[in-house]
Amino acid sequence: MTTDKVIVALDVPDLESAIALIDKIPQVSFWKVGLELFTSTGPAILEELKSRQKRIFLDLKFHDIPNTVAGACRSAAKYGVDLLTVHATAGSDALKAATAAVQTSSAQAGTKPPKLIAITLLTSISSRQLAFDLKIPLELPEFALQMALLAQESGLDGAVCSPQEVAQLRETCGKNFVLVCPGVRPSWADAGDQKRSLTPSQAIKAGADYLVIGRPITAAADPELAWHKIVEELNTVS
Ligand SMILES: O=C(O)c1cc(=O)[nH]c(=O)n1[C@@H]1O[C@H](COP(=O)(O)O)[C@@H](O)[C@H]1O
Repeated sequence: MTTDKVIVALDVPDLESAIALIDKIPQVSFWKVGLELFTSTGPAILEELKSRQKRIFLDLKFHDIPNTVAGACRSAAKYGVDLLTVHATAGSDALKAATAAVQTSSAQAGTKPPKLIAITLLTSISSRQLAFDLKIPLELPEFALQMALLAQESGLDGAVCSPQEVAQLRETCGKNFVLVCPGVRPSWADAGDQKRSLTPSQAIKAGADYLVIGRPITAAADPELAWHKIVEELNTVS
C-alpha cells in the first residue's frame, strides 16, 4: 500500500497554521487545499506546497452556471495542481465546459492538466436528508451512481464519493475512472459531521484510488502518530 493514496485535508484558517501542520507530518506527500484555506491565503499555499514537491488536490467544489464554472476552471488549471473539483449537480453543460476549460487553460499555461473530478453527493448528507431536505426521489446509492455517470459522460476524469458507494461506482465506471473517498474514519476517530463512513482499509478494499482524511489526523493530539496508525492499518490491505 502506498501512502500516496492518502490525501490529508489542510482544513486550517491561515498560511501559518498550514505550514505548521505540513512540517509536523513531513511524510505526507499529497495535501488537499479546500475552501477555508484557499479563501484565506489564495495561491500562496499552492506555491508553498510546490516548493516542497507535494502533490495538491485543489478542492474548490465549483458549482455555478456553465460560463462561470468554465472561467473558474480556467483560472484554477493555471496553478498546475493534480486534482480539481466541481459539483456534478452543476449539470452536463457546466461539466463539459469545465473539462474543455481545464484542457485549453493548461495547454496555454504549459502546465499538466489537473484531473477534474465531480462531487456526487457530499458525504455529510444522509439518506434521510437526501429524501426529506433535498427532495430527491432516488435511493442514495442510485443518486451517487447517476451523478458519477453524468460526470463520466461529460468527460471528467473521476468522482468524489463516500466509501459506502465506491464499490458500486468502481464496478460501473471502470478501473480508469478516478475515485476519491472522503468521509473516511479509522475505528478510533470521531465521525463528526460525516454520515457515510468506512475505515481506511475498508475504503481501499472497496475500490477507492485515494482517501481524503482530515480531522482524524489534523485534529489529533499527535498528528504524526495518527498518520502512522492509518498507514499501519493500510499496510494490512494486500
Ligand atoms: O471534496 C471533498 O474532498 C469532500 C467531499 C465530500 O463529499 N465530503 C468531504 O468531506 N470532502 C472533504 O473531505 C475533507 C474531510 O475532512 P474530515 O471529515 O475532517 O476527514 C474535508 O476537507 C471536506 O471538505
